[in-house]
Amino acid sequence: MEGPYTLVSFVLGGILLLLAFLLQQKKSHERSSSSTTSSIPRGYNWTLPFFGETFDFLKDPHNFHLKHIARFGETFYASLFGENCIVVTTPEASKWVLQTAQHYFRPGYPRSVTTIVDATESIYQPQFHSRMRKIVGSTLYPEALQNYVKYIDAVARISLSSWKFKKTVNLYDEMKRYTFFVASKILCSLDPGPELEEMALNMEKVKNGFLSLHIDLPFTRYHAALKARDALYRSFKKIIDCRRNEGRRYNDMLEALMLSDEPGQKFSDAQLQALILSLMFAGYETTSAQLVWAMKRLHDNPEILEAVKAEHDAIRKSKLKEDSLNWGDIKEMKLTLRVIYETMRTSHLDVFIPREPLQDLEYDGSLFPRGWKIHASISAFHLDPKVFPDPYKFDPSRFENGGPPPNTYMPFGNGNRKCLGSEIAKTQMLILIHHIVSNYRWEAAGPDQGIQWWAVAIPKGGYPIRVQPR
Ligand code: HEM
Repeated sequence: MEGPYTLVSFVLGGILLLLAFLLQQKKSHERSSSSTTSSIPRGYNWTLPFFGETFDFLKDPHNFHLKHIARFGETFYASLFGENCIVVTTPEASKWVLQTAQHYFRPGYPRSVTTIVDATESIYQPQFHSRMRKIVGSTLYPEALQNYVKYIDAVARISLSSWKFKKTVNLYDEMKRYTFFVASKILCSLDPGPELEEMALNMEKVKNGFLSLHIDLPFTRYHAALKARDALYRSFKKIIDCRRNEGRRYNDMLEALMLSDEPGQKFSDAQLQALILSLMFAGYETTSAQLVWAMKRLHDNPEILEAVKAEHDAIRKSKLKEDSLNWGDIKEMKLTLRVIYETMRTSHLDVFIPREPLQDLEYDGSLFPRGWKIHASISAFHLDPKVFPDPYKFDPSRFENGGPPPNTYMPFGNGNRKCLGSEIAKTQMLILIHHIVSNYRWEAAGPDQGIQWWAVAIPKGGYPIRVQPR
């Protein structure tokens, strides 16, 4: 007799808990809005407990934004990743959040990201952040980049060399290997090999955990990400310890971070590990996804592809096959750079940039309560016809003559946290595109199946292509 009663009490208890949660969710919404003349932007008041609208969002974030804009306006409320979020979708509001009022915000990455990276509490502190920016920026400014061109050229050649023997490749997988190898070299002077392959696998698991719900159970992506993070941190610790003991010079980003130790301001090992992971991730996933989109856009726009090929053929004309590219060649790739800019506008990649207000803030009649998440959805205005006419048309000429008006195009963010790797990302993309268009023809190996959204947006299935030497 005990079984059914236990079940009934369990179900009833669950329903009561659910009602209490929903009531509390609605109340917290009302409470925050009543204390000031501005109010919480409109959105659905009643959503699933904990999960909120996360599943709907992850299915298609761009469409999620479009539907909410149509129903609630350009600034709206959404319950995502177990948190209360306000989404802003215009260039003006995004600029206000990311730049004008930047000192009233801290990064607002979902809890899954902050708990996986760990040590984020310390790396969020303004003092720590500006030191990190100064040091990392000093290794990535354009003059410093010139030294990396030869290396990136070599990695691009190695990465593409196996294509001669393959009929089909999965472009996303190939691009991830390429960008991971480049990031690992620039950060920690690591060369391709079994250890790096293992790290790449763990990085993939970490990435998969980033946009998951933070439920630490053996079968969840979040749990797998934590384990992979631990393995990566063990590898980083080995590298750090080794460097402390051997006293050799490396001239890379990790060295700059370790040598910058000022008295009383030394980065702890935990902070260094968190920084390496964040920097590796920042430079790897984003760039590889953009490269996949660039190759798809070129394939789908044959006239532009022909013009791009001509640009690269002209560069190769004065070179032997084995000659590496140099900085002067990179500067000649003007059309290809516009293709990259237009790819970044249309690729939906940065679905949102997250922030958290440090105090209650008001913007244009909207209340941004302290501790909530504010998402600046840059892909929403990159694809808004009011900002970019005929927004779904792939048209690199938008970037001629100075390009779009200021603060309407922000693929690398804006304000005091703007991407530090924008120049190296563009250089990596230009070099890889150079070697592909100079040496290969390609076509999609299957029908276009739309977009796959997980951490970043890519063509579904990772864009498998059939390749042929040119
Ligand atoms: C196409 C490729 C890339 C895109 C679209 C991209 C985009 C972005 C965006 C939107 C931000 C701002 C995040 C925020 O405001 O919270 C950012 C920050 C950052 N990115 Fe990139 N990124 C790319 C490649 C890279 C590369 C190759 C690196 C190299 C290490 C890098 C390093 C960083 C760093 C260090 C930050 C943090 C800056 C800070 O917190 O002050 N990124 N990136």
